[in-house]
Amino acid sequence: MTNMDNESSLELNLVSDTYVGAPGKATKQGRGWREKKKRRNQKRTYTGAHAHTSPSKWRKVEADSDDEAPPDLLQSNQDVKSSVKDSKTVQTQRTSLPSPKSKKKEVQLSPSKRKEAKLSPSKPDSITEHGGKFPQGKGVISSLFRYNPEIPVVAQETVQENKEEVFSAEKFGDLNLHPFMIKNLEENLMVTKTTSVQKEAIPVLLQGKDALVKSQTGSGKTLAYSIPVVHCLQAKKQKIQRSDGPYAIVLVPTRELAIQTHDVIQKLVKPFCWIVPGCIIGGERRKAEKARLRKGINIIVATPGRLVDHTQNTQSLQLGRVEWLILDEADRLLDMGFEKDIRAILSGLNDRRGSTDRQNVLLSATLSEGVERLAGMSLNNPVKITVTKDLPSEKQQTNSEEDKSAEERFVTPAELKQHFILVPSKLRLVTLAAFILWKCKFGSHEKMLVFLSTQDSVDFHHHLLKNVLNDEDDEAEFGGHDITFSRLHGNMTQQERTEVFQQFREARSGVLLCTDVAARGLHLPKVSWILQYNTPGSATDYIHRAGRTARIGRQGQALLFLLPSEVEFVKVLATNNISMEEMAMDEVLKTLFINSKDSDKKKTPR
Ligand SMILES: Nc1ncnc2c1ncn2[C@@H]1O[C@H](COP(=O)(O)OP(=O)(O)OP(=O)(O)O)[C@@H](O)[C@H]1O
Repeated sequence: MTNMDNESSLELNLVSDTYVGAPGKATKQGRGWREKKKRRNQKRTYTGAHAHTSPSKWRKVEADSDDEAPPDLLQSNQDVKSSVKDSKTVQTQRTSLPSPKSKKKEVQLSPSKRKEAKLSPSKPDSITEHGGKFPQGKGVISSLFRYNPEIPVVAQETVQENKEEVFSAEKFGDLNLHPFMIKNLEENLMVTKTTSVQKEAIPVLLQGKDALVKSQTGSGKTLAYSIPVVHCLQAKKQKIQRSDGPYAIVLVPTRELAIQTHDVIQKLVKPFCWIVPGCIIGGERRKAEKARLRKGINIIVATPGRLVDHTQNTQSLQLGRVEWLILDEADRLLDMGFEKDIRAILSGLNDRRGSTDRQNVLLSATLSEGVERLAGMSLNNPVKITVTKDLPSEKQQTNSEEDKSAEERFVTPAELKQHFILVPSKLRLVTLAAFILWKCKFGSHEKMLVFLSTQDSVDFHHHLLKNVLNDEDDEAEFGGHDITFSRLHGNMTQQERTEVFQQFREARSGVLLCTDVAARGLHLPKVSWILQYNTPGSATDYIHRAGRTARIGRQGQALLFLLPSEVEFVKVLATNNISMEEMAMDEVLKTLFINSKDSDKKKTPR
């Protein structure tokens, strides 16, 4: 199911990814459907719509699909393409009437058929609003727009949101750090003012205490622990040697986060070039990692599984000097089943040095029950650090039970605008396509992350959207520019993953389709939209996904796709203090009726 190299596999993926339950239905309906489809294709040929715009590759998909896929699926696949095209055709009518050629297209959407389409039960004329005149006549309406379930009206509740101030008034210069550290922060990392969590955490860690740190996504937690680590290591009376091996271990749940964290630490040690950081992650060649460990790494940034592997099989890795253990994205480390590996690392460290002779830090934007357990296992009398706005400051560093509620609160960045959209399953794909066209092709060229539930789904949507939305013929006719689509999931080679991650990090625009492998910790600058095409498993997952935008005080927006049957999830989020506005599906679909060459942006919903 992961092989997406040819078009027939595209069909195959459609079958299993989109409508898992369909095959049975297909067998029953099989022949009747083929007949119907034949008639439908004939109709389309008469209208001339596809003859005008369908590229040959799409026709091939249609042809393949006749033999392979169940009816609903084929229709869905075909309809995405045809609805995008039909809608563009509508635009052509507006701009080129009354040429004979366009007259042929005019029969695409007759008013009577449009009524049937029920694109919006409340606004039956919404197509006309954007499509211009539609002369009377025969027409074919994509069945996508017919017989969809009513979209429930969602009563908007008032939600008491928790907010954290991102920045504090304090500067790094006020924190008693080495002058070279401050200069480096200002000149190379371009940071002067501390964030609230940095202001709280850095002094605590410089005092040698353990800490449990919770603060919102994109609030600078990486520097909050890595500055004290580097500061303490550079301050050692006896200058540390590379050959000493690790003094600090940072454990993170994903390889991309390890690479990103390693990059930050590498910048931090620039003035202290005798301190050597290194990245140990799965997917890299073990031999090369062994060689680097043999040479010596003072700050190891690692994923737990691979580090355990080296502790057992790489003799040169000695843990006797480890003074720091950092568990970043602690709850995710547990979710991903790393508890056993973390226990193994902890017991390895305790055997060599005892548990009190080491500073331990646990960090996350959300803390779960499991994290409490992990904290009990790894932290000694920790200071709990939260920076939620409405807490009195004296309560922000405490070990008391009262503070528990503060730790458990969900906080989203103040600059994050959150939306949900209710879309029936038949219209999900076309709505996604319309949204991407709107934001990335015809509107401003935004940078967007789309979260999907499985690796196969990422592959499928990547293949489909890349081909359908970047059609050269369409671009010549309707304008717009190529959208760069990339994909990221755990079943890609490490080399591919790293390349995609680095490229997307640098990119100014584009769409990254990904699984939750990109949900935690990653800082991808300039991302302005986060789409969640499938409901996240929990409010926690929602927060981390949405937190890939609106970072460090910047603006960002998140959109959650929900089926009408999933509308209760809005309430679940509301009970977790997450407030969202509804975005109307019609508003997104209208994008398909706007021709970029008109640059009629006023009509594009904002
Ligand atoms: N004091 C600061 N001033 C300006 N930018 C900062 C500051 N501290 C960190 N940053 C930048 O903010 C971005 C986000 O930081 P970071 O990735 O550490 O956030 P985080 O809190 O770990 O987020 P998440 O919970 O999603 O992992 C980084 O690009 C970092 O360089």
